[in-house]
This record gives sequence, structure tokens and C-alpha cells, in this order.
Amino acid sequence: APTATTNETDLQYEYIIVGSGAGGGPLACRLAMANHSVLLIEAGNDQNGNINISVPGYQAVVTQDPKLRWDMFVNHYQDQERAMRDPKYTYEIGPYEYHVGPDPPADATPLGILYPRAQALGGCISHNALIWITPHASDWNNIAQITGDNSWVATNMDQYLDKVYEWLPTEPTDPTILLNDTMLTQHLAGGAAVMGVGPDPLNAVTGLANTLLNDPNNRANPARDSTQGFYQIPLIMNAGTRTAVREHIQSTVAQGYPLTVRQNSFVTKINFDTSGSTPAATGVEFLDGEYLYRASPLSGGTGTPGSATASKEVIISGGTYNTVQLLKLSGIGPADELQSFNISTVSNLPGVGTNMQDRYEIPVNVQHGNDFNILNGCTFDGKAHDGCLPKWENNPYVLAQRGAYATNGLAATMGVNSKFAADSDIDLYIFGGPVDFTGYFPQWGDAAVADHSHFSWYTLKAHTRNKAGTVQLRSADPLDTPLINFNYFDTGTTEGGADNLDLQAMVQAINMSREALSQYYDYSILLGDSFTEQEPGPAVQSDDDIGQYIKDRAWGHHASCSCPIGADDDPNAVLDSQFRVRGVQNLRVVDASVFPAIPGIFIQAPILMVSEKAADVILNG
Ligand SMILES: Cc1cc2nc3c(=O)[nH]c(=O)nc-3n(C[C@H](O)[C@H](O)[C@H](O)COP(=O)(O)OP(=O)(O)OC[C@H]3O[C@@H](n4cnc5c(N)ncnc54)[C@H](O)[C@@H]3O)c2cc1C
Repeated sequence: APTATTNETDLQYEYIIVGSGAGGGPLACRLAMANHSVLLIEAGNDQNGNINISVPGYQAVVTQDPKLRWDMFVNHYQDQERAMRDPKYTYEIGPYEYHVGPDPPADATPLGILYPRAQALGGCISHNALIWITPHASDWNNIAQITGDNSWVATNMDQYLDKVYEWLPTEPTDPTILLNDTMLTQHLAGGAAVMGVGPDPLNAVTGLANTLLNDPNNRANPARDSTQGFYQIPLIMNAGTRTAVREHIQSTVAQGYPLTVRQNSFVTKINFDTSGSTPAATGVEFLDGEYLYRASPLSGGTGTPGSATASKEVIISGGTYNTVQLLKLSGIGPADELQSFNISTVSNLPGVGTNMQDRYEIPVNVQHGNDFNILNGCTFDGKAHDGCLPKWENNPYVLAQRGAYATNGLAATMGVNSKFAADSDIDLYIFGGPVDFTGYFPQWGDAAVADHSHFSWYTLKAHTRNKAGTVQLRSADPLDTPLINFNYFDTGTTEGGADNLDLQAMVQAINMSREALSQYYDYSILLGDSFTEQEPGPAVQSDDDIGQYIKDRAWGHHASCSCPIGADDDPNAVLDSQFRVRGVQNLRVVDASVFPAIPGIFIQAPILMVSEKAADVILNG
């Protein structure tokens, strides 16, 4: 493998970065490219040659792959009776064996809702759904306003997007792959019609092809953030192969920069020199070994202890859950919580593990009598009988020829500024795709593609107002998972009717999804057959009933904001505007947890931009 590893035990570097995902990976590369010696420590490994990662069409099945998956379970509601109204609610019936939904066996242990995470080179970027949507200007201007640090204004942040594009390829699904399936075309034309850009039925195929040229990230449009429409979806891929942080790290190592990647190594503690007036981070303790964290279905080992020192800085990029856990285990967090686990406090920061946000997501799913022919032969499992894999493998350079696996299956979206948005920014994306997607539960990926006759309009609500999520220690054992509570809707932020505004935007999205399904029939010239709605189902019609369906079943997958940047006088601010952990020296956090408010519509783009900004701040002050 091109990724350098080392098994030395006397490890001294200028910078140590924990976690090689969206936050840590690009930062490690930039520091090394500036000729600083960098140790990048990653719990997972390189997974070189694992096609589950590289085939975009495997974006669901890759989250089930035991070689990189971490099964984290979260609570949407602390009232368990209420939480169990969600048919995705999961129980443990044996080690890494699960029962999903009502009527669990008597001795089953309630777990909550699955929240997929990856341990791998590239972190969750190596198993995510590839969707590339850049943030809104307001996301950055908000940070500048809160902190008074004008380097965060959107016009300045744009340079970091350029930096990301130096190494990140993005491209939309080739429209011809979609348009070969006329039933799919018929659905997408229905969605475009809701947004006022429905093609003439007689020219539905070519008309839709033109619509799909709309780039939702178009930087040439000054009103881009608030321009509603029907859009193509750019993906982090190169000619139909997932290409992102993992490849960037590999190529930085291969070019000979002083970047050392220590894979299969789990950091358990940050070390501090407490002899001065302010504690200073000096390095980390780790356990070497594959699959040590108990979220991994392959866990069981205890690992070999080791440590490394950083002459300049330690940077934590473990992600929204793990960064919080590691900070707390190292004495940084709310003093009372630390005390209850006999952890001595290094910096009493009550905000660590609070303020957590996510989006809300919800589908409308229908089933046809006929199959979508784009999926003919696709088994989505990479086995010998997978009829769609050879087409992807045998046409490596021509996107249009690679077929259904050269897309994540969610190729187009309505972009909507809902009636309940706080400002003019787009706050709803409503995607259409030939899948049966109802959210995350064990083996959700198999269920999503178990047949080829389902279609979903699936909504993602951006700029959600709920900030009531928490990450708390379960125990002082670093290999245990933390306790994660999102406190959804009325159990979370309710100030100014916040919960209801988010809910009503979601109700609007379900109504628009249904409108798209009814517009489908205006394009019957394309000969798609009729369908039956399965979720929410014909019985769920009133806004109240739709609202209850949303409260019971919504989910999220952009957890963030659990170690927020904030103003100097904000007692809950964990970081200053330069990513520095308050109350200590030589320690920063750079990942999804740093945002004071959840940014944009999708989160990997803002995290990668933050990673590039952090490199600039560290290198140039
Ligand atoms: C199923 C799914 C689909 C998604 N799809 C999209 C999408 O289409 N578009 C989008 O924009 N976003 C998507 N996301 C979200 C996005 O991928 C994540 O938000 C993003 O990767 C988070 O970046 P991060 O750097 O905070 O953490 P991560 O990417 O999770 O990286 C953290 C890394 O740190 C490592 N680590 C953690 N703790 C330790 C430790 N103690 N020691 C050593 N290593 C450690 C982990 O192994 C991991 O590799 C998706 C997420 C999921 C779960």
C-alpha cells in the first residue's frame, strides 16, 4: 500500500492529528506539504482495493461493511416509549446481532437508532453518499459575526473552496445514465414540474436533460443560495469512481512529504504538561490494534499501548462524537461530569458535548408494479452474480458507459426555500431516486435495494433550529461508545416555536413530494406504470398526522456542532475562532464538531473548507 506506516515506539513529530476524515485528512496533507512532520493517527485502515468504497452505487452497502463500519446508536427522544414508535428502533439480541422494530424478544437490550460511522482512512468520507453541496454564505458570515473574526466572512472563505478543488474531483451523474430509464425520467420530470421547470411532456427526455445541467453549487450566480429550482447532484467522484480524502492522503504520502499515517491505532488520551500556568498539550496515548473500538462488529482485542509527542500541536479530528469523548477522557469538559468518572479536570469547559445539531430527514416512498430498468441485474453486493459491476469495472474512463453504479442513485433534487425558513436560503432538498429508503437501521442498505420497484422522494431539512443534542461519557473506558441524545423537536429547542417551524417545513416537503408523485401522471407518454404509496401511506393525510409521522420517524446523518467555536465571553464556547481549545495551549479541534450552527445543506463541503482554513491558520497565524 502506498500509505506509509510505522511501528516505532519513540514517536516525535511537530504535529499530531487524530482522525483522517473530512476534518483531519486535508489538514494533515497541508501541514506536511509545508514540510512539517505530521503524525496522522487513524483507528481504521486504508481499505485499499475495497470496491465498496470506490463504487458510488455501493454507498448503502458500504455502510454495512464490517471492515469499516462503526455501529453507533443514538436516542432521538429520551422517553423510550416515544422513541420506540420509530419502526427503526433497534435492540441488541446478541453481540452485534440486532432486532429492528416492535416486538423484540424478552431479553433484548434497547439500543436506539443506528447512526452509521466509519473507521477508515478518509473517515466517513470513505463511506458516505458522495453528495457535494457547498455551504451558504450565511453559514460563514454567522461565525464572523459571533466571534468578531472577519477571516470567517464568506468572501474570504471562498479561497478555501479553491484549495479543496486543488485535490477533490466532483461531477454529477451523467444524465444519459438516468434518461435511459424512462420511468425514472417520468418521476424526475414530475419533480421538475413542481419547481416550475417541468419539460413539455412531448420532449420530456431532452427537456429533462437540459434541466439536469443546473449546478446547485454555481458560483457564477450571486443569488445562488436562494435560487430555487430542480438541480443535478454533484458527487465526490472522478469518472464515476469515489475519489476524495483517502486518495488525497495516499498521494501526499506517495509524493514524499513528511506525513506518517499510523493506521489501526486508537487514541485514548491527550497528554498535557501541567507545570506552567496553562496546561499545554504535548502528545497522545494510543492503543495499536485492529478494530479496538466496541462500535466495530470486529472488536474484541485490547491493543498494545504506545504514545507519541508533538513539539508544536495536537489536533483532534475524531468527528462529532469521538472528539467529545476524547476531550472528556483527557480532562476537558464539564467538571461535574468528569468528576463523576474520576477524571481530573484540565480545563472546565461546560460546552463540550452540548449544542449538537443534525438535520431532519424523511421520505415518501412508493412501489410500482414494474421494475426500474436502470437497476436491471444490479444486486448491489459485489458478488459474482452482480450484473451491474462488470459495466462499471470495464469502462473506467467513460462516465456515461459505467451505468447505474456510477451514481449514488440520488441524481436530482428540488431545491426549496420553505415557507418556514428563517431567511431566503434554500432549506429543503427533496431528492428523487429508485430506492426504498426510510432511514438507518442495521442492514438498511440491503433493505433499500431489496427490490427494484420502489421510488422515494426523500427530504433533507437544512438550517434546523434544534441545538439540544448532547454527547456524554458512558464510562471512563475509551473503547466504550458514548451516550448520544438528540432531543428531537418539542423535547429540544422550542424557543420562538423553533421545533414547530422545523416540523412545518418538513410537512411542506412531504406535501411537495406527493405533488411530484401526482405530476408523474402528466408524463404518462413515457409509459411508466402506476404506483402505490407505502410511506407515510394513504391514511396519513392531515398536517397533524403528517407531523406525527415526521416526529416518529425522522432521522439525520450530519451530526455536528458538539465542540462549538464561540465568542470569548460565551461560557459554552469550546473553541476560539482559530480552533484553539479554550483554557489550554497547543490543542485544536478541526472536524464537524467545530460549527456553532449546522452549515449548509450537506456537511462534507463545509468541513473540508474548515480543514483547509485550519491549515492556513496554523501555518500563517
Ligand atoms: C451514511 C452517511 C452518509 C453521508 N453522506 C454524506 C453526503 O452524501 N454528503 C455530505 O456532505 N456528507 C455526508 N455524510 C456526512 C459526512 O460524511 C460526515 O459528516 C463527515 O465525514 C464528518 O467528518 P469528520 O472529520 O467530522 O469525521 P469523520 O469523517 O467521521 O472522521 C473521523 C475519523 O476519526 C477516526 N477516529 C475517531 N476517534 C478516533 C480515535 N480515538 N483514535 C483514532 N482515530 C479516531 C475515525 O476512525 C474516523 O476515520 C454522510 C454520513 C453518513 C453517516
